[in-house]
Amino acid sequence: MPGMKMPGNFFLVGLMGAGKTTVGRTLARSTGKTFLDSDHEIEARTGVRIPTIFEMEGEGGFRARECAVISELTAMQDIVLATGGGAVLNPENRAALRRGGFVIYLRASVDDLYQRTAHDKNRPLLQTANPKARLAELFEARDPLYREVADLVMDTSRQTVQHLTHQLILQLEKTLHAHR
Ligand SMILES: Nc1ncnc2c1ncn2[C@@H]1O[C@H](COP(=O)(O)OP(=O)(O)OP(=O)(O)O)[C@@H](O)[C@H]1O
Ligand SMILES: O=C(O)C1=C[C@@H](O)[C@@H](O)[C@H](O)C1
Ligand SMILES: [Mg+2]
Repeated sequence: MPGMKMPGNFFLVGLMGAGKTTVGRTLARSTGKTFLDSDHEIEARTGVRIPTIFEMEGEGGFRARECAVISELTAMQDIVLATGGGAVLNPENRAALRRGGFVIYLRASVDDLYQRTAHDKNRPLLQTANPKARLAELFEARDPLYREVADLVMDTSRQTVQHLTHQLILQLEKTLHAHR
């Protein structure tokens, strides 16, 4: 549905591999909004990849940078923002997300998350002996937090990115229309 106009910001939350970056890009293209990604923004500002930030500053250092970026980006207008998988851990980030736009939780099974992240070395939290078990732990701990901030929950398992984007736009139209 190219060229269709919807008001406001859309923020995508969910675990690593949920498809926030991929779906966020296509959603932005379809709605004419600017696409931003908090992980990419942090990498652009520091000039290094995320694993290097974790190595040099620890997870705490990364989270502080993430909080500053989320605070800034959620105050922008007419954007689609893909957030880092752990952004919802910080209550300040959760408040900023709820305040600044319509929040979409992309949900996927642990099996799908594992398959989608298995060949990527750019996620420091999954560089363990058993990344699938780690994903299961993260799912357990974070699913309630994603739900807490979400205006809409989208199940992404066994769905192509194109189909998901289309479904998302239909859902958004319906929800935004109902709130008018
Ligand atoms: N619905 C889908 N079906 C199949 N593959 C998908 C789907 N969504 C995303 N993928 C693939 O999964 C991988 C991870 O997707 P993506 O990088 O968008 O996740 P993310 O939510 O942004 O993760 P992170 O929190 O680590 O940034 C990519 O290779 C992407 O092409
Ligand atoms: O789930 C997480 O905690 C993370 C997800 C990624 O998007 C990155 O923000 C980083 O690798 C941490
Ligand atoms: Mg991403």
